[in-house]
Amino acid sequence: MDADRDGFTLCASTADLSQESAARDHADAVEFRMDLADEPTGALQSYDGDLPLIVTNRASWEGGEAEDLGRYDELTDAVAHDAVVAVDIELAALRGNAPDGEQPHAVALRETARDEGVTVIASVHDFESTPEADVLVELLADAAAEGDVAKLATTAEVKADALAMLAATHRASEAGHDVATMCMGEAGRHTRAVTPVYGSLISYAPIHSGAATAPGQYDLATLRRLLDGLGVE
Ligand SMILES: O=C1C[C@@](O)(C(=O)O)C[C@@H](O)[C@@H]1O
Repeated sequence: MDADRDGFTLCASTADLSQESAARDHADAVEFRMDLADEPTGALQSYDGDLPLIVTNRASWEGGEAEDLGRYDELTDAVAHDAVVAVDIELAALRGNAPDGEQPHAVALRETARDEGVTVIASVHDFESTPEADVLVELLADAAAEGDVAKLATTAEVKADALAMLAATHRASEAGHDVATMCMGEAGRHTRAVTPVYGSLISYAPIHSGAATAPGQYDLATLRRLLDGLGVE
């Protein structure tokens, strides 16, 4: 995957891998939201699309729909798939701040991913607010210490929240961390196009509007157009 300093990745986020061909024109990769899919393991086994995959199996305690530790088994199988280039693991699980019993699974998954040459995205989500920039920078440093890419998605209620995210993205990126940042919600929508200007390496968009995997997402074609307009490649 291009989630390194050499390039930016626009990721089509979907629960339906059969949609991959519809993403090819605009996306560099597909995020497979396994927690939102009906038969994630079967879908992955029969995947023969062109775009590389980021696999995410978001826990219910982090805003997703995966209810139990079985998500780690699914992810462990997934990282062995040739098309899978990155796996998303919640920072709280890696750090032992998640519900009981998560941490050993998260750490073992990270080890398996690294053995497979798969990039580890350590992710943090805040569905209520955006802390001040200093806190965001700390969160990004924590996530960067646990994963190869530090991902941070917070909820912007006012424009100042978006500004804090832009500043934090710039600072963390200048400090040498590989980051993926965005604000959820209307007030932060533009950050999805603008944080890459400040060093964010991954943006996420649904293939069609109406299939959003987070609040405030642009559809894929729109986000690509905005990024192109800003010269993000
Ligand atoms: O963590 C992220 C980012 C995201 O929450 C967003 O805001 O675009 C969308 C999720 O599918 C993805 O796993």
